[in-house]
Amino acid sequence: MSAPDAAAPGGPISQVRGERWHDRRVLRWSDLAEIPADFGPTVVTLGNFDGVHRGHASVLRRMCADARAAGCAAVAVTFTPHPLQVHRPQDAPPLLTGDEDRLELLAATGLDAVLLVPYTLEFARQSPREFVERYLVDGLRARTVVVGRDVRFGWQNAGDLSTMVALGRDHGFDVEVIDDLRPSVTADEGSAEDRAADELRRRWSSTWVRELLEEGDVVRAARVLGRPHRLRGVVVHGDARGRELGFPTANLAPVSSGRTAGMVPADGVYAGWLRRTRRPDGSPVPQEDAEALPAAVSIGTNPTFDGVERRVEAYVLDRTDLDLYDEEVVLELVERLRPTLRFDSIDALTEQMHRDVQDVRVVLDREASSPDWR
Ligand SMILES: Cc1cc2nc3c(=O)[nH]c(=O)nc-3n(C[C@H](O)[C@H](O)[C@H](O)COP(=O)(O)O)c2cc1C
Ligand SMILES: Nc1ncnc2c1ncn2[C@@H]1O[C@H](COP(=O)(O)OP(=O)(O)O)[C@@H](O)[C@H]1O
Repeated sequence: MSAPDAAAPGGPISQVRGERWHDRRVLRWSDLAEIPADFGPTVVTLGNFDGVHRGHASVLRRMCADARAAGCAAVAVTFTPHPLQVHRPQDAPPLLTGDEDRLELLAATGLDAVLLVPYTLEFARQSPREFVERYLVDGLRARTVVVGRDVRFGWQNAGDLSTMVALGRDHGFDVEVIDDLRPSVTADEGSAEDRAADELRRRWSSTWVRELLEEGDVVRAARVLGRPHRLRGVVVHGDARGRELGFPTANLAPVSSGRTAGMVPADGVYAGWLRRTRRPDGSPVPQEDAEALPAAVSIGTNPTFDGVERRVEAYVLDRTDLDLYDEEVVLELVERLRPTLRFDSIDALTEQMHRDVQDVRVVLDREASSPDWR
């Protein structure tokens, strides 16, 4: 089948163009059956988009502009869980972002719709031709498919760029190849990080962000992500010690519980922001609109108290009135201040926590006025 000649994409899309992204209706589907019959034609791209870093975002923004110029809707096809978690869980990387943040960040690039496909072995068993015909041609009525040079798709990754081009010829869609995006700056422009990366000719990548987070380098991670790294989780009860110390801390549920998403960076104390993600009626607050509360974030096992479980906890500065239990919050990590230490006394720990709070103020004052990652 070839792409139909429909002049404009479906109704909601054309009504919402040009508005702020979270006022727009970005359509979310998890099944082909949810795509309206009159939707399309489309410009489509595929990928995991873990972290939606600067490389992803610039491809997606460019694709949205092309789609608009061509009178098409811009759609990303992505997968959950990560395909490696299905095929080789032992090799699966820690994900930078959970599905909710991934969808929110994808939407922010200006896309009209995201198809989040549940990734199962059954889905994976489709041949490259079956996948393209079902999803891109029949499902999304693709006019253009945007891919990286190293694209792989279909059972056992049998499809590559040449397969996609051949399928495009059969079905009447174009294939647009995007070369790796990397920092590209001249000697007197861009940040030191851009210049260093440019010298290495390193491409923007999720792997690069993971390496930086493993070292606790959230400052450089933010430069690759184009925003501070986030964790999103539900607040659970800890050992009820924080209040006694004078620093109540909201503890995120352990990542292993499935109630916290995002890669946990190296142990240490960080300056960051805590955002509440739901209104009292339970409706979601777009992260752009959620008030950012300044926070001192501790990641570690609390060795001063011989703890064994690794915890992520946040003390919101100057507040004692909060009740965050069972609430979902987002933590944005701005800068690592120091490693986690074992103190000989509780007084020594709390004295250090007071100093941490002062350091947090300095870092966040600076970040609020001129974020380093822009
Ligand atoms: C700013 C800050 C810095 C912290 N630094 C350390 C540290 O260096 N060593 C440590 O053992 N615990 C550290 N903690 C964690 C405290 O031990 C923990 O918040 C306290 O035991 C309360 O735990 P609870 O929330 O389970 O009651 C820190 C906590 C905060 C908020
Ligand atoms: N400034 C604050 N920062 C973080 N949490 C706070 C703050 N003020 C009150 N709270 C509430 O207190 C709880 C933490 O108290 P804490 O004594 O540390 O107990 P727990 O050991 O259960 O974490 C948080 O989960 C939150 O509901």
